[in-house]
Amino acid sequence: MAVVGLSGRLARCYCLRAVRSLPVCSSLRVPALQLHVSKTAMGASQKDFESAVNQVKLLKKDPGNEVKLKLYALYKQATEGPCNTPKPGLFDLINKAKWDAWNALGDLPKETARQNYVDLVSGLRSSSDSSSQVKPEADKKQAGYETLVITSEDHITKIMLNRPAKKNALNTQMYQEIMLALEAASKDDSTITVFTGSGDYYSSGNDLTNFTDIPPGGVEEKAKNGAILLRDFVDCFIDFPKPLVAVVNGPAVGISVTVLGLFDLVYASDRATFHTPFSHLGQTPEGCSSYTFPKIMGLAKAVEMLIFGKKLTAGEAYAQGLVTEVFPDSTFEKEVWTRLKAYSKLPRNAMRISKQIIRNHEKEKLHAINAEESSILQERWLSDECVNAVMNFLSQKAKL
Ligand SMILES: CCCCCCCCCC/C=C/CC(=O)SCCNC(=O)CCNC(=O)[C@H](O)C(C)(C)COP(=O)(O)OP(=O)(O)OC[C@H]1O[C@@H](n2cnc3c(N)ncnc32)[C@H](O)[C@@H]1OP(=O)(O)O
Repeated sequence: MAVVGLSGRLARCYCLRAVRSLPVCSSLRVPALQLHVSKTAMGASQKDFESAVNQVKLLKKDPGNEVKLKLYALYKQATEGPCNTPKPGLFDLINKAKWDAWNALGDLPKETARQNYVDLVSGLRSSSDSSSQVKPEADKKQAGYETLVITSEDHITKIMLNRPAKKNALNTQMYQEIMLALEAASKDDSTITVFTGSGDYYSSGNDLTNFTDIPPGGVEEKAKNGAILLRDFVDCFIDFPKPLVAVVNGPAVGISVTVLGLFDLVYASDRATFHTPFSHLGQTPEGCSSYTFPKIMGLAKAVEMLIFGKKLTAGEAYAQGLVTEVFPDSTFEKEVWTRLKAYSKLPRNAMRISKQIIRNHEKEKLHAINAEESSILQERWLSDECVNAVMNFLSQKAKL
């Protein structure tokens, strides 16, 4: 690969467009955990649990004795298992209340107790945060994001890509914000998480101006950082613990299509299209699509999309298993949200654990595939083929 000879031209191309304690009453205080066990297949990890134990100490509002007893009981069950101490005497009121609460959990498995503890703390945190912020009830939009609009309602966290004037192309800020949003959604009290786009597009994929703005380390450093960003971004989808839904409101291109293979439901308007023009751009598949697409639609159809860049209609994507269901555009939003609101009322833990059972077998493999795809792209981005394609788009000579 003629990296050295290319550098000057790459730099020119890439610069074509400048971018841009529980105040728990002491008798109920929960001791700090010393254990360090790795993530289990079921429910919250030990790390999530330890973090929840710490968060309890930081609650701004006293949650009341009933909740404190629940926390105590779940903590004991999660760390020691079923109640194993003699029942305190009748007049030892506090210790008897604690014992009763623990004993009432019976044979509840440790993992479930740990998960319930984490969920309870997460609920306490959000209600304590929202009451201390005194936000108007109608204002459900989360602050702090510039490229996304995030709302939480009806146990659904909705992440809306919000650069409609750029067809929701993913610039580096949007990649970063999506990672933060997924991290937050994985811990909030929603049952499902939904992605959608604002305006007429779902997303036009990677923002090609990401190829501009070369750092002092040159294009090689740019490509290296791009590969790290891509790998981290896709890893967040591989690891996302709750049901993840795509509401594909319009055309989808590139990486916004490939990661759909990592979603649990894909609902599409009949106006949506699915396009992965990697060869046209001198690039190669990402988002684990080199593995998920052949698995979902069979090798022949995956090759048509990923190598030859065949654009699928929503109906074709449905026939090939990439899309769960297609809705007429005129009733799309209404039908989809009615469906999702009903799903969001299903028990949170059951859905989360089912997802883990379904997806866990492949996680390690997907991480390895993601790493490989990202490292191949790191080289591709320095190739003549890719540079010319990006240059053509940026100089407005070519569109898809
Ligand atoms: C060294 C590299 C480091 C990079 C780090 C990246 C890390 C992750 C990379 C992951 C890789 C992913 C691969 C992909 O996603 S491949 C797909 C890339 N997408 C495209 O090629 C789409 C390009 N866009 C188009 O062809 C057309 O815009 C369109 C989507 C067909 C729509 O055409 P239409 O005529 O309807 O609309 P406009 O072209 O007028 O668009 C309106 C404005 O939006 C801007 N736009 C649209 N899409 C993109 C895009 N992907 N990147 C940048 N800008 C985009 C378009 O330029 C218009 O802007 P303007 O109004 O200012 O002119």
